[in-house]
Amino acid sequence: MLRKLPGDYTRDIVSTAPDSLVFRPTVVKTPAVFTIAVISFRATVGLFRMVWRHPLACLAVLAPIALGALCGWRVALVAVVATVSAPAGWRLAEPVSFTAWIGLRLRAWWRWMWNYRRHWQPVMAVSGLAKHIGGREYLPRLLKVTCTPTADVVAVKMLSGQSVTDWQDRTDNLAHGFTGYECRVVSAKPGRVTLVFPRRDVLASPIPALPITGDVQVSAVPVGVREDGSAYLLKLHGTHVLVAGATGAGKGSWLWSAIRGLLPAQHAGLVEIWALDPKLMELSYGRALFGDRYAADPGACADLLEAAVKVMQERAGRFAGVQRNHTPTVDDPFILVVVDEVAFLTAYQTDRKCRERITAALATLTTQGRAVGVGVLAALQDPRKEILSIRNLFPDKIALRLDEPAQVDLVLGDGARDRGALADQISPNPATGAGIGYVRLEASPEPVRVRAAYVSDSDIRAMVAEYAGTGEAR
Ligand SMILES: Nc1ncnc2c1ncn2[C@@H]1O[C@H](COP(=O)(O)OP(=O)(O)OP(=O)(O)O)[C@@H](O)[C@H]1O
Repeated sequence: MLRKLPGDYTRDIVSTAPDSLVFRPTVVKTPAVFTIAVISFRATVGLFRMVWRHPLACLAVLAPIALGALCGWRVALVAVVATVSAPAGWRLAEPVSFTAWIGLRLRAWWRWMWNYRRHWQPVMAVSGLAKHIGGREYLPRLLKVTCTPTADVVAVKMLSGQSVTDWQDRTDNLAHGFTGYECRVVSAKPGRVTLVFPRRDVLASPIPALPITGDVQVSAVPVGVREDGSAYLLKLHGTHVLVAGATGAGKGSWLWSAIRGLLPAQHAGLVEIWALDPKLMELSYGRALFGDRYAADPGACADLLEAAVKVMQERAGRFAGVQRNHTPTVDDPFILVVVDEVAFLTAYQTDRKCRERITAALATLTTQGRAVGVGVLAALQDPRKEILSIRNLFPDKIALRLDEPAQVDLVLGDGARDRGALADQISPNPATGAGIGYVRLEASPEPVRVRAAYVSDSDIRAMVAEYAGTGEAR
């Protein structure tokens, strides 16, 4: 029995308006030849598109069939065995290059077909990213899937009129829909977005302190690892960095990794590290590295900050009209003022005069210091404005584990959490979460997930043994 077509039902509908107006919809029958022509055209275009997009996969299927038909099945079998064993041998002998050239491409093709293409329409429809207008469904276009060793990267053409925020609001739906544990939305070109689905978390286990290579690095130093497994270099010269995180979030590892990376440059006389340690816990362990540029009690901290302001102003006077940017030299080294728990000095300080001196000095350094080679790297537990009123004077910010979702945007700026900086979801277990943070740089609003290397007490002792005293004023 023939299945009823949509028109068969429509023809039988009789609509009656309240005022007894009766009408029957007209059903125009499309000749079968048109329907067949349209279907054949679509199939041909689809075939060409598949060959165009996946030439290797198509070749892998068609070549043995063609060979079998032309030269017999034995030849085809030998060719298939040879073709399969060559990559298998490559995989065994050179797994890294095999993964880079073949493995990741094959995986991307498989993920495109099996995960994203298959689930695209239902996920778009259910998450509300597809639109129904005039009975037609409009879907965002799945452009390309690429795989990195740790994540799937999906390029999408949005529907006209959609914004990146529409996608950022649905990261949860997308992650669950495509069976990922997280989805991050990155704005690409106009009209396009990139969805990043991490497959495994390379940051899940602690990273030991990075080796001190002896290379003199001032502007940016390696402090940890990004989630794609590459090294992360933190820019320190020419900026100020605020590291915010709840207690036990691993702020110390960021401070110590930065200090560790700068030690060769301090040894060469191109950097001075000034340390303010009001909690008397974190930096005191390696205080010999800082010589007399270390302060713990609030009065001494205020003096040290004002001394930094003095150096800054003296340089500003000298540089005025001569140079607009600072280049570290032995005479004018880059000065990094490291402050552990800045709130102790700005908010919890009971001596009002001292508090005002410190706030004024920090504000002066963070507004005028970077052009003359004075930077501030500060750690903070509570990111509220009343705790650190000059929070926005730090161009670069790092959010480690935070207690509440709202705190993420307080630290990283509006919209950072929607862009995927889920700092409130970082594990409170030190082994899996301490030191992990989202970095948002002045120059790029996309948060980058990084884990700082863990500089243990014995690492600090070794640093002191090798470098203490080498950065003293000459
Ligand atoms: N990068 C890291 N990798 C692995 N574990 C870490 C890392 N950083 C810190 N930890 C672990 O987490 C613990 C807490 O770290 P840390 O004291 O640096 O946190 P914090 O944010 O400075 O806390 P607080 O503000 O209370 O001083 C450390 O004792 C260590 O065991």
